Amino acid sequence: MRYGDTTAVAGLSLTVERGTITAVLGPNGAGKTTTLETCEGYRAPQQGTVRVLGLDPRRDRKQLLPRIGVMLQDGGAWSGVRAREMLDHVARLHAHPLDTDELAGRLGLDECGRTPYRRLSGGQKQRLGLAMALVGRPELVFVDEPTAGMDPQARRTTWALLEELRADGVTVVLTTHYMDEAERLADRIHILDHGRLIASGTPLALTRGGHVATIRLVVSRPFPDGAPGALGQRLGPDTRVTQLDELSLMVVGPADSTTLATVSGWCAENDVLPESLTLGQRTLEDVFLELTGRELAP
Ligand SMILES: Nc1ncnc2c1ncn2[C@@H]1O[C@H](COP(=O)(O)OP(=O)(O)OP(=O)(O)O)[C@@H](O)[C@H]1O
Repeated sequence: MRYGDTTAVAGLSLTVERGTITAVLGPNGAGKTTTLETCEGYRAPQQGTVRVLGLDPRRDRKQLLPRIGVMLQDGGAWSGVRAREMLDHVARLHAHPLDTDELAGRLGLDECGRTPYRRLSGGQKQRLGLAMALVGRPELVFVDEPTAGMDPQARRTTWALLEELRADGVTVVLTTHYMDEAERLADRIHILDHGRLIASGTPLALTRGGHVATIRLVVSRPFPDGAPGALGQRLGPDTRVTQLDELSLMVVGPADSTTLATVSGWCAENDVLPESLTLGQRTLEDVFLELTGRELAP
């Protein structure tokens, strides 16, 4: 997918299994929204093929639309409409809608049912957008950054709702740049960066990485020059050392006591005073850092 000279998504190949939650994870501008909008039929790819529920999202739009739910990043409601009016309007467009009283209550929309769309808070707009996506009992829902701008309580409600949908056999595809959201919800995660797929897998497979562990070393005064390189040489070729800032570095390597002992021995020999030395499983953040050399968090 290109916008003029900008290539937003290139060479992306992924399949989503029915009845699962799939997260498309990536930093701002990675191409997540473009990917979703292409699957929803709002954008035509210059190259490649997209099939959703076996249909072509553009050519077969009429058949596809009643079967999918779409939660857009910018809401998709007009500014003067009241929240409940909008939800009831969308419900009437479907053959077998959910009970809107129940859905609005579940998503905490009762308190703002009479509020015009433009006056809703960011979190309320998100919740209304989600309700609009779900009201038609879709087989597949696309949700773009579902919990952006929500408070912790609303986030948990949204997660529970998405998990219930999966339990009912609905397929959920969501974009997010929150790693905890992807890790908590998704059966499968696809990590995008600069429009390319850089990793795919279950949360466990992505973070476990075989017998690989992460050691984080935080020190109380800046490392000596060339410290990461010297430590990397001591640890050998199976281990990668990345300096995170002047007071911390990350070692990714075999999850054994030798690696930990080598790091602490190297500190003693080089007069480096550890403030903390922790061994842990990799997080998705670590995975992204290893793959790109950058932090995922915006
Ligand atoms: N309509 C457009 N015209 C031109 N460039 C665009 C357009 N929409 C997106 N882009 C560019 O395409 C790239 C991918 O954007 P996209 O919105 O798909 O990313 P994203 O991962 O969803 O980002 P975010 O998390 O910020 O929503 C970016 O470089 C963006 O600037």
